[in-house]
Amino acid sequence: MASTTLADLQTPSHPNPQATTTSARTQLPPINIGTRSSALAQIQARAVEQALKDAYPDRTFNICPVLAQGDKDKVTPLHQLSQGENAKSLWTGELEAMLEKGDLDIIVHCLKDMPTQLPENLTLGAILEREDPRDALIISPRLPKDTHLATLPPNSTIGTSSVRRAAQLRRIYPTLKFADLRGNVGTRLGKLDAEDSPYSAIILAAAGLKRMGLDNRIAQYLSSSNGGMLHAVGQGALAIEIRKGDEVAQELAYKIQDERTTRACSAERALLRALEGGCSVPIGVETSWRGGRGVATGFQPAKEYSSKNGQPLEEGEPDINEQDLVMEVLVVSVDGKESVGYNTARKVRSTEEAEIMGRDVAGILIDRGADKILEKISKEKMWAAKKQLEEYKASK
Ligand SMILES: NCc1[nH]cc(CCC(=O)O)c1CC(=O)O
Repeated sequence: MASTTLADLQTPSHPNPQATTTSARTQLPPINIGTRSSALAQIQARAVEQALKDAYPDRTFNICPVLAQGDKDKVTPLHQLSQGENAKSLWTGELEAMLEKGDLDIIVHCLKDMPTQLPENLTLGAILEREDPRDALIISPRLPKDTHLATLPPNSTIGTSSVRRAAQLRRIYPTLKFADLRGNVGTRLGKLDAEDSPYSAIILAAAGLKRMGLDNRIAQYLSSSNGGMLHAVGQGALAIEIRKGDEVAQELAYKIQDERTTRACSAERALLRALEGGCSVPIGVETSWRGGRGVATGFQPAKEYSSKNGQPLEEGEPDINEQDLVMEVLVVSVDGKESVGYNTARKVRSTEEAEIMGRDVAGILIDRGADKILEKISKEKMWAAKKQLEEYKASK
């Protein structure tokens, strides 16, 4: 981790004319990179720092890990932590306050964890090349290594706190049971592996496991064609949040953004924004790029579809503007019994066109009855929240 101390900054530039790069470096103030403090978050922040260093060798960077409210308090019901007048997001609130004050210059987030509406004076500076966006099944060490969803013993308990993951799995594997599982990646794996663990398996994002070098634990990659599981909006992509109007930070961020991921995730987020009305929605998506000089469909390992700003296309790489953005969406009721899905593809020649595509898809899903599923879920959520709140008050 690189850090610039005050002493470095105060060192007078070297009289030796050959030391110009050093003196240029010390004259630019360091860029403070905010991140949550979990192991995964810090790995992600270091990857972004490295990309920025490669793009701007004359700049220095500081990584500033910050403990988020959601990381501190693991007891209070989640919905209650985010309650209140100016409810700041559980995972991003502290970091955003520091960014607004100027204590940070950029924040590295998992795009998946970012609300679709950001604070007024902050903005998404860039979305970076997507890692594998799929969910992954991790099996208990007590079960045979080749166990997958279809061969789990009936009535097995899956650890996940995600309504999206549970609802989609109930739809196809109605005998599975689900139990809450919170904590960062290491904690969740620890709870699965514990001697007295209630879980037969858990679901985690493949991206996080891959970044931590834990993908050897993955028993099955889940997708629409494998287990009928579509991932969360923005899953697998990192994002950089900056202050609106901060031209230095915007330039830094733009330099490392990935255009395909940006357009695909912008479509996904516009879809979610149009459907959510303030509460989280159990919606699964899959997006990919198709056509334009014969590129495969489906998830493409990042290298095969990378195209960074300002860099020429690699040989054989299709022009993004000649490709179709393919989008598959599924909204499922909590019990898995009702669902509305839609698949489509179109050319999107800008982020704005991608957002229009996302909103159009939301409209079609609503026409097909997704609104009824979502209304029911938001009612059930309110009842559950009320019940939890009463229990919480009674326990005090
Ligand atoms: N909800 C927490 C979270 N936010 C992002 C990731 C994974 C990494 C990513 O999607 O980029 C995870 C862990 C998980 O869902 O397993």
